[in-house]
Amino acid sequence: MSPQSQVPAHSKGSWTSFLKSIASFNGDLSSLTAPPFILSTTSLTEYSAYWAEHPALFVAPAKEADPAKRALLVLKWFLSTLHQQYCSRSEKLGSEKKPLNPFLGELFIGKWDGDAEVGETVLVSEQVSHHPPTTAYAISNEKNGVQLQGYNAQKASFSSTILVKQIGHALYTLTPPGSNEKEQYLITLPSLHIESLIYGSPFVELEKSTKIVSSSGYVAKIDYSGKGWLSGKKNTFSASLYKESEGEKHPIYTIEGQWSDKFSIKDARTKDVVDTWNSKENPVTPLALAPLEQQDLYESRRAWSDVAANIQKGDMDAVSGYKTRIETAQREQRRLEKEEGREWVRRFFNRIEESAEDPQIQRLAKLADLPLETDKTGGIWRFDAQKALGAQPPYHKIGGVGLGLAE
Ligand SMILES: CC(C)CCC[C@@H](C)[C@H]1CC[C@H]2[C@@H]3[C@@H](O)C=C4C[C@@H](O)CC[C@]4(C)[C@H]3CC[C@]12C
Repeated sequence: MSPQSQVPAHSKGSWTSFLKSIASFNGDLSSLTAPPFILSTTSLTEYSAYWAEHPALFVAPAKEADPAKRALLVLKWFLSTLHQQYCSRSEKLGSEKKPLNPFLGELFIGKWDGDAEVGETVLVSEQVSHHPPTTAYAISNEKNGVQLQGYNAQKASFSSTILVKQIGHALYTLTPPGSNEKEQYLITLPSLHIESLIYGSPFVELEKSTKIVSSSGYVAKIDYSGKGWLSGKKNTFSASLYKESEGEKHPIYTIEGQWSDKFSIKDARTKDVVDTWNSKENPVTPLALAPLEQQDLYESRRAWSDVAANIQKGDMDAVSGYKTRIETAQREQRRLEKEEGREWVRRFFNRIEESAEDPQIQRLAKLADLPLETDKTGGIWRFDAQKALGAQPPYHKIGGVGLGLAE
C-alpha cells in the first residue's frame, strides 16, 4: 500500500510547484523556496548542538584508559548523535523541515549542565561563510578535557529526490587518562537523501559511509544501508572498529542496528554483545540558552525571533518582511566591508590555509579519504580559543566559562 499524501489540502498546488522547482535547482539548498508548511523556525546554526545532547556519552572516552575501548566509546558517541542530527525533527514535527538559512556571523551559544562527573559542556556555533553557506562549531567540556570542533557545508543535487553531500569534517580531541598528549579523531560526515518527498512528509536517510580515524591508530567505518535488505528497517547501518595496521578485515568490534533507534556492539572475536544503545530510552539533556533579551543581536534565536513567530502564525507576508530586513542589513554590511577593503571578522573561528594545517590532521584526512574541498566551505575553519577568551559581552557570559579551554 502506498503512503497517503501528507500535504495540507490548501498547499497541494504549492507543493507540486516546489517539487517541479527542485528538479532544476543549482545545488544550494538555501535557495529553494519551499511552501510554508515545510518551513522550520530553527536556524541551521542550531543543528551543531546535536553533537552533544548526551553529554555523558560525549565525555566518556576521556575516562577510558584502554585505547581500543576509548576508540569504541568515540564511535558509540558518534552513532548516538545520528538520531538527533538526522531524525529528531521528523519525529517531533511529523516531517523534516527546511531550516532557516543563517546569515554571516550568526551565532548559537549554549551549555549543558552536567552532574559532578560530567561537568559543564559549552557550545558555540557560528555561520562563518554565507556563500557557500558554512557553519562552524566548537563544543568543549573543560572538566574532562574534551573538545569537538568542525564545520560543514552541503552540496545538493537532484535525481528522483534531493541528494545531499556534506562537505567538512569534525575533530574530536581528548587527553587519555595518565597521559599529557592529546589524542585526535577525525570524523567524516555522511551523505544523505530525502525520502517521501512526493507524499509531502520528507525524512532523511543516510547513505554511503563515515570514517572516524584516530591518531592512536584505530579506524572506525560505518556503512549506511537505509532500509536493510535483511531487517527491512529504515536507517540500518553496520560498523566496525579496527586497527589501522591490521585493516578492515580484522575488526575488533562490530556494531549493527538502526541509527534512529537501537544498536548492539559485539566483540568481533567472541561475538558477545558488549554494549548497547537505545535512543528512545536515553532522553537528551536540554541545552541552556541565555534569555532572549540578554542574547547578542547576532544570536540565532534573537535574530530570527520575528521570522520564527510569524512562520508559526502562518503570516507569510510578515515572514518575508522580516527576512528582507535581515537580508538588507547583511547586504549593507557587505557593501561597507567592500568599500573599506576589509572582511567580516569571525568571532570564534579563523580560516586557515591548507598548507598551514597540522601535519597530523593532514595524515588523518588522507587516511579517511577526505578531500578538504576548501572552495566549497570558504576555507578550513578552526576554533580560536584566544578569540573566545577575549569575546566581549553579552556572549562572553557563556563563552568565558569554558570555551577558552584554558590553554
Ligand atoms: C525538506 C525539504 C523540502 C527541504 C530540504 C531540507 C534540507 C535543506 C535539510 C533536510 C535535512 C537537513 C540536514 C539534517 O538532517 C542534519 C544535518 C546535520 C548537521 O550537523 C549539519 C546540517 C545537516 C546536514 C542538515 C542540512 C540541511 C538538510 C539537508
